[in-house]
Amino acid sequence: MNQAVTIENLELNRGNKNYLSIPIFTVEKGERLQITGLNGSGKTSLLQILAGLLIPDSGKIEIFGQRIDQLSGSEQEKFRSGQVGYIFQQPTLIAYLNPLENILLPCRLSELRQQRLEAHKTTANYEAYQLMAALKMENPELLRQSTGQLSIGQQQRVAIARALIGTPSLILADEAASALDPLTRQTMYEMLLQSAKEHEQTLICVDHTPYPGFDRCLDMSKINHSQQVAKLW
Ligand SMILES: Nc1ncnc2c1ncn2[C@@H]1O[C@H](COP(=O)(O)OP(=O)(O)OP(=O)(O)O)[C@@H](O)[C@H]1O
Repeated sequence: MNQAVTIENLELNRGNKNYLSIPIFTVEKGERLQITGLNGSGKTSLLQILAGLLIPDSGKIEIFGQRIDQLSGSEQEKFRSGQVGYIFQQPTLIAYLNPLENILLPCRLSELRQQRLEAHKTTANYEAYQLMAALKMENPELLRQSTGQLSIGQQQRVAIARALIGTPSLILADEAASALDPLTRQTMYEMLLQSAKEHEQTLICVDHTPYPGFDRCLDMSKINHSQQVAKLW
């Protein structure tokens, strides 16, 4: 089984409008895929469906051989916290936890992430500082101050480390660089691409501006049939 993601006959409607219609969409294990596309073309909706954060009206969604559309709410949460690192467009950190506690949170929630840290002979604390150093925020004081005192770009770097800690098998990044300066954007992409290559993680990144080095770059209109129909009009 070489497929990380298989979607068949997926439909997402809101009211009487169809927003996603995906007959078939596959991503291979370890593939690094970039998705571009117009505003409103369904990129965020697709990533949220893959993470189990949004339930479509119909369709088969298989991730690493598991039908996530057939899991209960708690099973989906367990799957997500163990297997999926999700980077939102906005930092979405927990304000009452400091930056370090935010980064460590997925390891507290998922045994699988803890086991991977043990397998890599490291600890959650050590990996948190390593990730932040790679994201050029190595000053330990920054990680212990109040989260609200960080700039939005600094908070986003914390959110990126939170998604990557414990080496999730699937990384989903939704316009993750939109709050980052150009140099940090480059640092983030090089880090994601390198991590995916080294650990055979599957990486799906949405961005309006393509970044070099991905295995495949797809426009959303190639994935979402309702976009092809929309284009005809
Ligand atoms: N909560 C919601 N209720 C109703 N419609 C929604 C909701 N969220 C998104 N939509 C609609 O679904 C469609 C797809 O939105 P989505 O956010 O997935 O697009 P996108 O390609 O990520 O857009 P962008 O590039 O602007 O981020 C849009 O037409 C949007 O208006």
